[in-house]
Amino acid sequence: MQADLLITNIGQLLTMDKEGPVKGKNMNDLHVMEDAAVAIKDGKIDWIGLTDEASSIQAVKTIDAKGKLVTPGLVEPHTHLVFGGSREAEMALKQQGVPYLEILKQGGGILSTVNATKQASYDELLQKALFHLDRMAIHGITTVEAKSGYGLDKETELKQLNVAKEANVRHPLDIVSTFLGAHAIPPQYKEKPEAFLESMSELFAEIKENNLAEFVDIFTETGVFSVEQSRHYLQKAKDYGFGVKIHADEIDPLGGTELAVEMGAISGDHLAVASDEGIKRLAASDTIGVILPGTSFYLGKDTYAPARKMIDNGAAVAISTDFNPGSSVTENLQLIMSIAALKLKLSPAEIWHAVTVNAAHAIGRGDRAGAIALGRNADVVIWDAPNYMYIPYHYGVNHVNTVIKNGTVLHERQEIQYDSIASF
Ligand SMILES: N=CN[C@@H](CCC(=O)O)C(=O)O
Ligand SMILES: [Zn+2]
Repeated sequence: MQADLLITNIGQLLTMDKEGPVKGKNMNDLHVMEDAAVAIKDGKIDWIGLTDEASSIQAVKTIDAKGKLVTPGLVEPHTHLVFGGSREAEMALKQQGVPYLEILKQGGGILSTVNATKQASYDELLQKALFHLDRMAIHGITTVEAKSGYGLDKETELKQLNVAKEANVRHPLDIVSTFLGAHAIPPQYKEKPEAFLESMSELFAEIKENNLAEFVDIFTETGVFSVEQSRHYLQKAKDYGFGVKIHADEIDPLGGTELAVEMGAISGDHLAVASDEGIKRLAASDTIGVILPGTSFYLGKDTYAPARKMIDNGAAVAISTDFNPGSSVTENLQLIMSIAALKLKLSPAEIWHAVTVNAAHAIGRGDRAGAIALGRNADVVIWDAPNYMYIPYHYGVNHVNTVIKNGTVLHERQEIQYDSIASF
């Protein structure tokens, strides 16, 4: 048998090759292969077996994993990838206790990034997005969802979506695009949120025709859009053939979780203050709860999403960085895996489901990403870790040894050059 790339001596291999989304207690049921090997040909997974069985495989390149952990590339199901500027000055306001929604009300927060994004050229936005994608890649992410939402006018929203489309062509990572024109109410529409939603919905036809987004999202929150406004807007999006997502129940419990289920949303995101009724409905539905614990951490909150309760009730849960310039400024999904362990009380097995198979299903990529399976794109990460429990345990650093995207080595950890015997 011939292969382009053969990985041998894998200490633990997580294939995550399950019919997804994986719900409830099945999220804690992890299949771990030991002493495994994986062969890749033409960018696809061609063979999975034991290292002892791999000796007959002729490979162009062989990587000896030396007992390390190997998993599918991480799937990042919720980012605000394309934006101008940064908001470090807001950190002092947050330290003084000014609430996130108050900063927004005063024209800061999302609205300050809107101004910076309007001012940025297409090329500046593209370069910045590619930079953040590089960072995600070196942290083991191989598929990323990217939202617009820092334009809030037709021209700038389209600029963001076009940047995401070009970034998908230029960058090795796969990008799944979401239109979040309904992210905040711009000042000129302050008293007319419905008219603003109407103007954003006028973009649906063009976005569809030019394949600029697969999903439409809305921020359902106090001072932003109500449940009723969100229902109406998302129904229109569905009529145009978009899948829908909701930033739901992040700060105030408005019933956004229930709305996500009612609308048949592919995901309800945040859900930090989801009600018990919302959790029950989520568990009984096909909607995936995309939990963003980095946001609670970064906004200095004591409340974290009831992800434990969601899984105990039978829901499918994914986790994400929510990478954005205001409420969660990190591209490091491994850090979020640690926060999920410490604050959401998820087990390592649940966390791995949440960043692979379930995250892929939350962005409509359950058939392509988030698993190491025969015939699939070979998106694989070799970790400087002896087992799958190690990544959430050793927090705040990058454990990636090697990232393979579509069968090609995209990134390898660089060793510092000195007279070294360092080894994991
Ligand atoms: N909550 C709404 N939107 C983003 C934050 C965006 C920002 O603060 O720039 C979120 O998911 O947290
Ligand atoms: Zn978000």
